[in-house]
Amino acid sequence: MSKVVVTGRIPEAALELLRAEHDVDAWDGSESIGRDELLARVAGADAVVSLLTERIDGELLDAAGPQLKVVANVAVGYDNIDVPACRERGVIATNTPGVLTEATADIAFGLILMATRRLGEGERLIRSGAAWKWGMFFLLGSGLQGKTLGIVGMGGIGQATASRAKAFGMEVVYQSRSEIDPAIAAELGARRVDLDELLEISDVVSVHCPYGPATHHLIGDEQLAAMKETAYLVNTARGPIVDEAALAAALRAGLIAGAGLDVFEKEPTVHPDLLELENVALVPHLGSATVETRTAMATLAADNALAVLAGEQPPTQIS
Ligand SMILES: O=CC(=O)O
Repeated sequence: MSKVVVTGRIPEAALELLRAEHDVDAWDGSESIGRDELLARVAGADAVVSLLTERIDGELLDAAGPQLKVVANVAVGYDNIDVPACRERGVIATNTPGVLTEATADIAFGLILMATRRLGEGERLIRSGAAWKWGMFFLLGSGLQGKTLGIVGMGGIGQATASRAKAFGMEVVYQSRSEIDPAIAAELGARRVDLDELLEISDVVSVHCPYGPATHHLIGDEQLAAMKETAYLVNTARGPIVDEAALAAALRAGLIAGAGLDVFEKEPTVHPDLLELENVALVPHLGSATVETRTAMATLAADNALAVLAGEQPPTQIS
């Protein structure tokens, strides 16, 4: 039996998989585990199943000890993990790609609709108790059919968002480190462009790239100024890809028409200027938040940890 530390609450199905084979110490507090508590608990762990709210760095890996074999993140994004530090210590790091693709694309599209059709504004108006009635020019938004969606980062989630856009009658362009499968590009009618062109021609820009030093504030003052005044920006990837202060200023100045955010630079804090604005839809990091998806993510993370502990190749190792 190996010792498996789970850093936060995860669905029971995944815990059962782990408990069937190993000694499991799972944090079950309603608040995130504190850093000191976490460092103490990981001591002697052979596997750590981590949530994206926990920083997995050299300090934590050393606190665990040299027997640690695997860190299994319950998330596709792994900017909370210092992957080189894992590599240096011979610790395998894994994530959960694939299983959350559709759920996250749904939220991206939900935000596109919220922003372009002013759904948040409408809901706030009704709940405020203010008088309203149907009117020819009341809360007019912007239609999607025939418009262009620009996808920044055309991995699985970007592609799934593109297929929703196609169903809505949109044109799709994308910016990506590499060309996608030509058959998929043809099916989606998606054309690869550089970021400058994407910003210039898109009516909606949706961010789906991973976060790292290369994508920190990828969308800032200059990029927002390059967008159409009628365009919208949506981010369901990671907060710091977008410079929030620059976005708030652009929204206030009317440099772009609106935005939708599921992720924030300093979660759970939201830039105070964004909270003042009507033309931004804000949701609290719900991309993968369905019962089915969270269960699939936790189960995949458990399978990754179990495989490494059994001396096998895990299904989804971070390369
Ligand atoms: O944000 C969620 C994830 O990366 O899985």
